[in-house]
Amino acid sequence: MTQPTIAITSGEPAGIGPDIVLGALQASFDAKLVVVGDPGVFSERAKALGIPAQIRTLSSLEALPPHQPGTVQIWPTALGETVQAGTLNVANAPYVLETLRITGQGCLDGVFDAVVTPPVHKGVLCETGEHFSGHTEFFQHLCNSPQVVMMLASQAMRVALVTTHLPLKDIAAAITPETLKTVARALHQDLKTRFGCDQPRILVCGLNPHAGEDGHLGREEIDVIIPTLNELRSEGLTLIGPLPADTLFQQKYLEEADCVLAMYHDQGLPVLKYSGFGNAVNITLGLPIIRTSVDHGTALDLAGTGKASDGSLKVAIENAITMANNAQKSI
Ligand SMILES: NC(=O)c1ccc[n+]([C@@H]2O[C@H](COP(=O)([O-])OP(=O)(O)OC[C@H]3O[C@@H](n4cnc5c(N)ncnc54)[C@H](O)[C@@H]3O)[C@@H](O)[C@H]2O)c1
Ligand SMILES: N[C@H](C(=O)O)[C@H](O)COP(=O)(O)O
Repeated sequence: MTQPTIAITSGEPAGIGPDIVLGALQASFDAKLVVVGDPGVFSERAKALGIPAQIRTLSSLEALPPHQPGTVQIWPTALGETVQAGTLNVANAPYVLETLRITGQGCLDGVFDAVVTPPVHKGVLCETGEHFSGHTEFFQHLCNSPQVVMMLASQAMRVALVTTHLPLKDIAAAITPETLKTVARALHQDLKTRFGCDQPRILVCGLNPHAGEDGHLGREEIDVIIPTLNELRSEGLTLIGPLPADTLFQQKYLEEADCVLAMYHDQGLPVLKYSGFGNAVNITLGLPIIRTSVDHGTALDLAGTGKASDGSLKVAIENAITMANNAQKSI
């Protein structure tokens, strides 16, 4: 089997993206790794952090050597303005978006086998006038994918979301039978093909407190969720629930399931992050490409201090390598 080529974006350059890339690439990985970003950002940050990185600017993506610990191979992309660690600068937002376009398109074109994304700052990207709610939606648009699913995985659990980055006030209306069906089918399919679950068992959260308390605390379970889950069961999906989300995250339920399906971002992710912050991976399902990411944000307060953990990035790179190898085996 040939080693996969994994692209790693630079993330928000004023955040901890460069720090964790430099830290993580001190480790060994069984892959060819290409960082897409500005070489100057990485050499400056390596100097500030005292990391002995060998920065190598690439002029071609052909005949890449396997990753060597401590070496950072960079496919250069020009920054807007000089970076000050910890201070956002909208002039560098187009650079961040460009690294996503290059890597996403590179995966679609077969130049890269997967893309791993350190964190970006959604707010500063939106200041360019382009609405950016997340990598998940960015890659969905780039790949023209009808439905994507955000899934985070730690040692303890996998949590997928029906809705991604939506204001809370819009969530109930977004949970339609159609959305629930396409998300559940995409999750079922990817749990089988990408994660080796022969008959995936999915634990489904209700939307309302106590899963609606028989309609007294909200009707979405009765009107939408229960009938849709029954329809999906008749297609052969194994779905448990809807269960009240406050008590679903306990061992007796989790150990019988391959994944939790939460209705919205802050219903599922706080539990996962509480149990495994810094060591979990964010995986976008439903794309024609492989994309993984970290479980944390830009942590502007830690950029350039040496205090940021690179644990989640290492897990994200390992997962991307495993998924790329599995994809190669299935051809
Ligand atoms: N994958 C991504 O691109 C991604 C993921 C989450 C959040 N974000 C974005 O990041 C920005 C900042 O978000 P936030 O402040 O809510 O969350 P954050 O994760 O940046 O910070 C939350 C807290 O966790 C700490 N922290 C974060 N990462 C850490 C690490 N690797 N090691 C040690 N401590 C760490 C920070 O110091 C802070 O105290 C927002 O724009 C958000 O949208 C991006
Ligand atoms: N929802 C993610 C989290 O909380 O970790 C984060 O916002 C990143 O999302 P994207 O992968 O879509 O950027």
